[in-house]
Amino acid sequence: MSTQEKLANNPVNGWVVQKFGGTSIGKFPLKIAVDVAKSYLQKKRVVLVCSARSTDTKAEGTTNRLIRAAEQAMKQHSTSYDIVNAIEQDHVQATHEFIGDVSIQERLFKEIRHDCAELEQYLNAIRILTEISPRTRDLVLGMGERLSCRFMAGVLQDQGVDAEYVDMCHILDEHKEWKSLDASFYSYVASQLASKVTVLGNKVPVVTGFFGMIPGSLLSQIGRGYTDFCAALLAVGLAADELQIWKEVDGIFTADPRKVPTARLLPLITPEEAAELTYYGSEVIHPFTMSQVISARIPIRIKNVGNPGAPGTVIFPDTISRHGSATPPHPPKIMPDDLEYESAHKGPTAVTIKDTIMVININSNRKISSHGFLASIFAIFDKYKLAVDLIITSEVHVSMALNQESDEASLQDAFVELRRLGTLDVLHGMGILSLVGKHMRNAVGISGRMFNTLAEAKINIEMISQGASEINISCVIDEKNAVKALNCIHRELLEPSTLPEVPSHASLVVEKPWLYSA
Ligand SMILES: Nc1ncnc2c1ncn2[C@@H]1O[C@H](COP(=O)(O)OP(=O)(O)O)[C@@H](O)[C@H]1O
Ligand SMILES: N[C@@H](CC(=O)OP(=O)(O)O)C(=O)O
Repeated sequence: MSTQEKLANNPVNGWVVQKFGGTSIGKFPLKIAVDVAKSYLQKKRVVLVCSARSTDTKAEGTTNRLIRAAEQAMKQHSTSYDIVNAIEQDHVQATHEFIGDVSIQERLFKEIRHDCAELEQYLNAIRILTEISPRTRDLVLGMGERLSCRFMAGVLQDQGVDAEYVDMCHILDEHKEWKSLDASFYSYVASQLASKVTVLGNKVPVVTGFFGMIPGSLLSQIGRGYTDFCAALLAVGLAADELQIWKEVDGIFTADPRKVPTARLLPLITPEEAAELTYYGSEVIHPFTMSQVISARIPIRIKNVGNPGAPGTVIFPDTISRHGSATPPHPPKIMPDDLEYESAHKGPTAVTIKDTIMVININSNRKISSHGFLASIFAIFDKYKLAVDLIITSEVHVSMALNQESDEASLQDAFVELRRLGTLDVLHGMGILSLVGKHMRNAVGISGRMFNTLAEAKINIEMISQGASEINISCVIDEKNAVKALNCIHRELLEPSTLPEVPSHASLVVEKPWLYSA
């Protein structure tokens, strides 16, 4: 098929940036190419941002394998070569399985071999030096996104799309000194990402979610969600109509649909609600990533690769302030009047659970003042880089909830120092149950109903906290009660029968160009 016959981007259309996670690329590459990208190409300019391939789970994915390979190389284990071979075989196998055109296959086999040979060189360097710099770690890590994007570009070309692989691993001038990763840095990255895409004309870019050796290393600075972050910055750089995060569920629900069968899809939630849900167990999108896009007034849509025709969930500030004043917590009026969303119900929006939590109770031995007691505790947690999810304090007693999978050595060292301040009581196997909703700010009685419901279900509560944001009520319960608690709270506070008649979001949210759906 000649280039002119292939499906390409039409410059008159607005951009939509589509991000695909590793498991989606591993399981549904043809759905991505045919049901998503080709479908959106009818009305939008499409750019795909891809993570490294995973098979069934992220844990078995290419990125985890690359992290393990680097660690093995450090220990001079030969298994790092086995890992590279497994990665190479995975991508060769996927090429055989999902690409029919022999010439595309042959080209891809060469590219995969080339990348894996380069990867082995990086691992050899680590093995010889028995050390790994942040830059070398990034070079190793970025190989995963390079391989997956080469593969996805091949699948699209095989499906008649004029797709182009775009390696973003070197968009940053590695010799340019950046004092801090501030707004100017991210604005620079957004413009660099956008220019590498726009230079391709009408081709459909397939962009690596790994975007280079940022100061201090991408993994350390941004963490494992760097592909979401790359897609967000690219959407800003292109002034896209929409950023789409493609998953394997229909969007954001009133609860985890795999744990609560009656969970309902939320057509629209605010960034604050999405942030609380992400912090407290419903992995949506990292708040820092989200803020880049929302501040550029670009809506984010969570969509399902398995059900691309469904509208998904839009994350966008709804109109909170009546007069567009910027006084917190009322951000300026952003949505056009006809999209003003008035909620008739003052109920919560969703319920979520964060598991593998431990509770640390510290009773002061009163050897120091109460302010010194708190300051000492926070200093110890800071020293050992232990993040706290919830905290309840009185003058002589502090309870903290944190991830029990925190670094064990750091935890034990911290405990030694904490015991100098008082007696320690540690509870494992807990979970943080959170009720989230912007309308809870003014609703009376929600927390009472929440805790009565748990009491009636005979679920004991270890800690209670009302988020400073006022849109989150959290409590700590035994993890074994998590699903039971989710379902009884959902039944009591989130099912249509428990709420006054609410106009459907869909009728309130008028489809505008920027709320495009397939
Ligand atoms: N409130 C919620 N709405 C939707 N999904 C949720 C929610 N809470 C937890 N989840 C879970 O989050 C996961 C998100 O979908 P998934 O496709 O796995 O994300 P990703 O592709 O980004 O890893 C699903 O497994 C889903 O069960
Ligand atoms: N590939 C990286 C980055 C990433 O964002 O992955 P995903 O989009 O599949 O969560 C990882 O596995 O961490």
